[in-house]
Amino acid sequence: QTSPGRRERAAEPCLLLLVCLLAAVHLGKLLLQRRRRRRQGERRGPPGPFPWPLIGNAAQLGSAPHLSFARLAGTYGAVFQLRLGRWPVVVLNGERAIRQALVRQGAAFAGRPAFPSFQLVSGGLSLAFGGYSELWKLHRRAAHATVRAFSTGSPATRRLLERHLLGEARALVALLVRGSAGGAFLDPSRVLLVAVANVMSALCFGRRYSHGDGEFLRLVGRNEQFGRAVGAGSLVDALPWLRRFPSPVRAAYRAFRDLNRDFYAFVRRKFLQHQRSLRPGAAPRDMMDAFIRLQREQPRLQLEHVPATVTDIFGASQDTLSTALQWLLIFLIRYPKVQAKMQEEVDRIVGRDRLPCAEDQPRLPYIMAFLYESMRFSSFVPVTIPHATTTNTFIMGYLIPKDTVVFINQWSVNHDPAKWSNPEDFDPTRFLDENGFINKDLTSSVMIFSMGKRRCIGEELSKMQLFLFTSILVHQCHFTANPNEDPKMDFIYGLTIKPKPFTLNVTLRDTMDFVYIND
Ligand code: HEM
Repeated sequence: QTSPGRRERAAEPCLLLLVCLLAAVHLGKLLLQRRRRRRQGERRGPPGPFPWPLIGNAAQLGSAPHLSFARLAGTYGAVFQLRLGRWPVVVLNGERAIRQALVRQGAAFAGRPAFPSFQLVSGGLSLAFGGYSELWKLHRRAAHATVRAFSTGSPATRRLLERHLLGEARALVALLVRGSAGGAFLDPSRVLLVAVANVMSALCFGRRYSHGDGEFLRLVGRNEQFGRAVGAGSLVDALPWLRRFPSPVRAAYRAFRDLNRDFYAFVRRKFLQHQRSLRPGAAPRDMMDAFIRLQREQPRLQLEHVPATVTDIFGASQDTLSTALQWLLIFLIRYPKVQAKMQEEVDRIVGRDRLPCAEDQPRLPYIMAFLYESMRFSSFVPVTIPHATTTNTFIMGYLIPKDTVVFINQWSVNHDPAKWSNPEDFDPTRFLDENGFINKDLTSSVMIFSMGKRRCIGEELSKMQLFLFTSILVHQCHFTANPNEDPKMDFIYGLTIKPKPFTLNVTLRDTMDFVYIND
């Protein structure tokens, strides 16, 4: 038996040890916290303007967010942060920061924000607006393979694209020339939109629509509203509480919701028709058939992924391609000497007995230089679809937490004076070397299709279409500006920058009748 005094004396060293242990753990925790704080101090978040309560920096973006971003980059550097409502946003400017994020840390920057509006696109299964995951990667690979197969994939599918495009170019020239009869000036925006929507409709569903089809026009003519709702300066997701009151934000949100519902329903009807009529073993008639086949081989993709993907492809192509064509016409009429040089090149290489075709592309460097300069100068998709970080990460020494919204300012790359001499001059020859060949290093520096894991899957298809439309149009027509219009180039903004509405006069270059164009 031990006395209580002896027991207490025996417990003393144990108690001391426990106290020391607790003190050491506490000290360790403090040191760790201090080290973490110090590390976060060194790797703090990027600088940026003061965010106001409730709205953050929403009021500072204005109607041309890419220009506001470029201005703010002048003060805070290529990487800076903002707050839009409750969303923390990091803006990346210039090729170095953008490449570091989208290419070197591709997976970390490949997410999309959990914006409520993104859920409304393509029945909630959108590839373009969906988050980054293993299933998403499979979805993207399948969609990309389908698009490639129907654009530059094989000589047979390329011919199919050319045939559809030729039919549309022919109708387009006829409408432009008819609208210009008697020296009249016409607004080309609607006919351009129907022309590109028809090429994509033929590729996606195997049919085209007449330029007078009211239902088709109502469907495709609303795409601008789409861009306005998901563009970088949109308040629809930044300040969702504004949707509770009658306001322009509420109207934009409702228009966006309705247009997505109608667009998806249109494509879904086509999907059901295709599903019923697709014969086993027969060659796919169009992208819808090809994707139905792919889905059957790939059970991890749901059946609803088929109409969702075709909705994405059909939707993503219209506003972008028709805006591109508007810019190409603007540059042709604003720079008549450039137009004359393009006509001289196409006449010399292709001749007047046939139309230009895809195979002529490598031998028409001035026309290609014109296309790249038009994309660079207009930067008509100035900011990509918003990205989001999928993990805590760093960029140029700054800490970017998971789920931060990321805006990519493509315009800043295309107008960087360190990269381009006189970036505010329109000069196609900047893309030609001393022998008149295309400088591929420079053309790949133009950023309009983004880069990395979210790079546009329609890039090749778009470049092919823009080349064919442009070369056929300058081969067949002469374009002149309306002298009564202000020649200043002015813009309206959404996801794409459009030129201010303009009118032009179009005449056929040959005295030959228009039936000259034949396939
Ligand atoms: C000149 C025409 C076009 C331009 C300038 C363009 C540009 C872009 C840009 C900037 C993005 C966003 C990339 C990002 O978030 O980082 C994008 C995404 C996308 N584009 Fe295009 N696009 C064009 C035409 C097309 C066409 C014709 C298609 C259809 C085949 C298409 C399908 C898509 C899809 C599906 C995405 C989503 C990609 C993803 O989230 O992974 N685009 N495009």
